[in-house]
Amino acid sequence: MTDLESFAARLKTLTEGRASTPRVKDGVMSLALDVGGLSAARRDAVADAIREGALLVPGVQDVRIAMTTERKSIRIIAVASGKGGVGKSTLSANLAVALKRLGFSVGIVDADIYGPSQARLMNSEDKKPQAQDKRLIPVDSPAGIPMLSMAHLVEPGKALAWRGPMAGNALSQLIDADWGETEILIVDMPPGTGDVQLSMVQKHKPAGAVIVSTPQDLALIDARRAISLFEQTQVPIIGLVENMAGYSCPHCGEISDPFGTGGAEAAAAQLGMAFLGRIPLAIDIRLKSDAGDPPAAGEDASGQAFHAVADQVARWLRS
Ligand SMILES: Nc1ncnc2c1ncn2[C@@H]1O[C@H](COP(=O)(O)OP(=O)(O)OP(=O)(O)O)[C@@H](O)[C@H]1O
Repeated sequence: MTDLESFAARLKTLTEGRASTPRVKDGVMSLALDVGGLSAARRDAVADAIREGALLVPGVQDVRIAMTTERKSIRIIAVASGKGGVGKSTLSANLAVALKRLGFSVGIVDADIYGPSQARLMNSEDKKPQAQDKRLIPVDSPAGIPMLSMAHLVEPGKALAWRGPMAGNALSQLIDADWGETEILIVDMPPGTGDVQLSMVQKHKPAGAVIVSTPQDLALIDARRAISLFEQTQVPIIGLVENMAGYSCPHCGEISDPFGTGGAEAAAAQLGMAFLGRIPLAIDIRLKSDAGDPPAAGEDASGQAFHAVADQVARWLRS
């Protein structure tokens, strides 16, 4: 191996495969470095290490590093439930906020064409997306998360009359928008397991799915249907989240379990999937969500349970 070849081999480890093969001409080494997703400090540290190593290669007097941000393909996480009203949209919004805090670049698509709620949850109801080269440009939200929902595109209630294929096309436009540097797209799925859900999963191939259920037996039976939709389409299930578990009385502090307890964890174990955590039924969660201020964005106790779920999802994403 020449000195240049051995430097090129070392470069792979040094940059985790982000550098092109180095070329040397007239004493100048040139290479391209993909810095997409790196912090400024990490980018500078990698570039310094490359320079230092390159100048040790005989004949190299100067180093030119062209920094690029190669677009990584976006990973979709579908958040789904077998039935409506179990808190799927609430979990999607807070999961996005919590993953962003963990350093991921996250976006949200509200795929609930018939009853979109993300614009309210993320306080972006007054935003209207622009289009460029026939692709939508996501709107920003106060939590710093780019997002798209039918609520940004149509008058409230208008989408209700759409038939399956029309709804499916509209959803594809949201998912195929210009998401820029976004790495993780949280897709808040419509409740249930109908045609729109199936064609979304087949067409956009989520990297994984998070299933939300309340602890009631009936909700869990429905959750199993959602799980089977993903299994049939070979989408890995990241795990199950139990929402609205254990109610803490704001007056006396006593914990009661209006929908039972432990059902989702037992169901996850039975189905051989990860249990991602339990979100309590808390007035604070509802009030903040309705006010467009996702609990996970603050430091209050109501956000903690969402952070615990996000930690597990982050571990799955990194594994
Ligand atoms: N853990 C919780 N504690 C208190 N209220 C909650 C909790 N989770 C959700 N809610 C409230 O329950 C209602 C339904 O939640 P959400 O809209 O997230 O459900 P969903 O499953 O997305 O419903 P759908 O998709 O059928 O519209 C909302 O008012 C929300 O604020």
